[in-house]
Amino acid sequence: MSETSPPEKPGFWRRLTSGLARTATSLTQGITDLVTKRKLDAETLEELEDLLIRADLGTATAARIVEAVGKGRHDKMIAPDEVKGLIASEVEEILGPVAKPFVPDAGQKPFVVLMVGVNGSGKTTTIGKLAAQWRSEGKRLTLAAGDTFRAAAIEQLKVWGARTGAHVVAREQGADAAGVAHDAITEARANGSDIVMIDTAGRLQNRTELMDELEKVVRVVKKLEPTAPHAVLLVLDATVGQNALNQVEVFARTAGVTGLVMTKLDGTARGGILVAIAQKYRLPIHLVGVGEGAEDLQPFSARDFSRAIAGLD
Ligand SMILES: Nc1nc2c(ncn2[C@@H]2O[C@H](COP(=O)(O)OP(=O)(O)OP(=O)(O)O)[C@@H](O)[C@H]2O)c(=O)[nH]1
Repeated sequence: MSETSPPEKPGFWRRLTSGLARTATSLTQGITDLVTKRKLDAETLEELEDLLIRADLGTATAARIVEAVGKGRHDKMIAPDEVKGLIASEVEEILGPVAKPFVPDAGQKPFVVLMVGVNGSGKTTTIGKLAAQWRSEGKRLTLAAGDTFRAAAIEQLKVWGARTGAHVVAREQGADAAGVAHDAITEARANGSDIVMIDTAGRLQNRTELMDELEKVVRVVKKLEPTAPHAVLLVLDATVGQNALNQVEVFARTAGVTGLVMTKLDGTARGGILVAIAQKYRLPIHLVGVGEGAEDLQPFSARDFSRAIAGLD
């Protein structure tokens, strides 16, 4: 994919298209095989619908695309590129209303961001990437190592702090996460931080415990600053496919999620799940991760994503 992109395209577009290449290829190859030699009869449309569902786009989105493709073309031939164009435009219509840049409100000082998501979804890495981007804009940051369940998560956050020049508040493994969040906000006020990002543990195995811990963090944060947390970002790993829908359900209910970040779109053929989530939950989608480097976390663009997933350049 990336090698066919025109050289004048910006770097993030290349990263997005190459990141989404696996999703796009599995979808568009199937489409080409399907429509090249066959008319758009009911059977072909049904197979197209199956392909779209298998690409994790969701049944509602698949039905919508099939309707757009079939409209006025029954028993006619259609070029694969035309199908791709229709997929891109239907997907863009779903994603357009939920694509929202993540811009901390400078009027809130510090602007408090709570990061939630299951283990390994990429929370800590996303905090690090955001820290790198905001530090390069000259913002002052405090990071709270609230994933006290795993020593490695605390260490990882310290590494990002050292790398980016963000202040890190951490305690030992097993410490009270709400206590870490409390200290972080207090220290952020003292050191004049613009933004506080609070990492959290994401043990979905025990939902009650997770809920209690998150609620306690929020309660303690609110005691210090009633308007906080100003944002609750749910970090989702695209490679888990349909399971991501379940995660949105649980975290939206327990943590008052205000927006989504989807990571690891580069390592999966299941990037379509983002469309299913947008279709079902209509939560703002702020950022997408297409690699492990700081520059691989990109603001979510409905148009770029829709074209990339449909294999258009
Ligand atoms: N390929 C790829 N890897 C990513 C991306 N985002 C995060 N990762 C990797 O995913 C792994 C897990 O990320 P973490 O940030 O440790 O996940 P976490 O949610 O903090 O996990 P816990 O600390 O266990 O709660 C790491 O190896 C990251 O480098 C992405 O967009 N693309």
